[in-house]
Amino acid sequence: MAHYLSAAALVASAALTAAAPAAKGDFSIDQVSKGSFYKSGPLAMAKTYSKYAKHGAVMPENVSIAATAASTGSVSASPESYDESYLIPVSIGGTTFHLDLDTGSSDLWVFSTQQPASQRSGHTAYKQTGTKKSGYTWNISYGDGSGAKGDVYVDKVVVGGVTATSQAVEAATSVSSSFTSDTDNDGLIGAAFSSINTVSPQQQLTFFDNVKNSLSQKLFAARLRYHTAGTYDYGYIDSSKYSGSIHYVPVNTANGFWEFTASGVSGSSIADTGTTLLYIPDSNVDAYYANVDSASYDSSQGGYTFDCDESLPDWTVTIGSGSITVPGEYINFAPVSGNTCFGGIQSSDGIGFNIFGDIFLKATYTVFDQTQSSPRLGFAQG
Ligand SMILES: O=C(c1ccc(-c2ccco2)nc1O)N(Cc1ccccn1)C1CC1
Repeated sequence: MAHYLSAAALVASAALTAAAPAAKGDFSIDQVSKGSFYKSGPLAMAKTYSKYAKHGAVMPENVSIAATAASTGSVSASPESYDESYLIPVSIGGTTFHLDLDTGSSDLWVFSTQQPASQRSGHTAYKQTGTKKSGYTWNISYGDGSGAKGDVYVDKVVVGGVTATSQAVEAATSVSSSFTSDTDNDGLIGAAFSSINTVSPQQQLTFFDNVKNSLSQKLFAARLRYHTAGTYDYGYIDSSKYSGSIHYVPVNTANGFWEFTASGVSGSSIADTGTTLLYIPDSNVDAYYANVDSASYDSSQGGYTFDCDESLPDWTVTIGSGSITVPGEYINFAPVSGNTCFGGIQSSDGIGFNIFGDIFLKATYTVFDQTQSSPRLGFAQG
């Protein structure tokens, strides 16, 4: 496959400008670079090979690949009501879908015209613009009891200006009722590890896995926000979106999740943009709500509730060498009835691991980083 340098990459060149002679009769030339400069050695080498191609110079493939322009991008992440989930615009075969970017799963699936019209009413539905992967199917079940299934196409997918030319697009033939009723949401774009993609007979790559080699840096970063739009950045870190430093911790990929260890929170934890709340062990939950006078566990609601007017304490956690504070305000998730509100911190007992979902992530700038030999997570205060 031929690797082509972008025109921009080849435009960069140094121009020499002669300076005025020092004095009548004397003559000197100051060589001044006219502002352009090579950002990388490979780019400089590629330019030289291109310059001398007419003399027979042949550019080695490794130089061409290394010099190929690397991309970055950023996309808005808009909250649904009560920050239930955050949706991003994604172009698939030229149609824009609003998808839930989910670092807790690894399937990119969309509503499709293959579903009964009643099941997809109010949603943007995929009309098979791509090439069908004959015989391929998918079927996923989520921890909240929801699920979806269907067949598979290959199509062009663009997120924040970053393009995957041949992305597996999983078209639904059936989805569970909670997806049908959430008419803002046209599907999910998974960003956990491709090892848990559900496509059969051959697993498919996530969007990030498909584009990461073309990014300036193999990473994406989540800046979800409280009751307002945030962003996902691809290929770069935006230092204007956090304070202090980013503190990194190793990730265990054995279960396919962005799994890490948080101090003072027993068991494994995962960073999951697709989960609304913050799920931690009973002992941590009980300790937190002990400071909320009106709080109690309400089995009918399935979690801790409290008076909506009560001011809540912040929650601070140490992760690696850094600490993150979630403002108490963020932990008042939503009213459940009258003036009773549901807590954003709930128990992870029974799940099998802790889930650092949106209640936590919206207080941070979180970097999902594959720039090193093994993946890592970076957390900074948002
Ligand atoms: O909903 C999921 C979830 C996501 C993907 C998959 C899966 C199976 C096969 C491929 O992906 N299975 C899940 O269950 N949560 C959040 C969760 C789990 C349990 C209770 C509540 N919330 C995964 C990220 C942790």
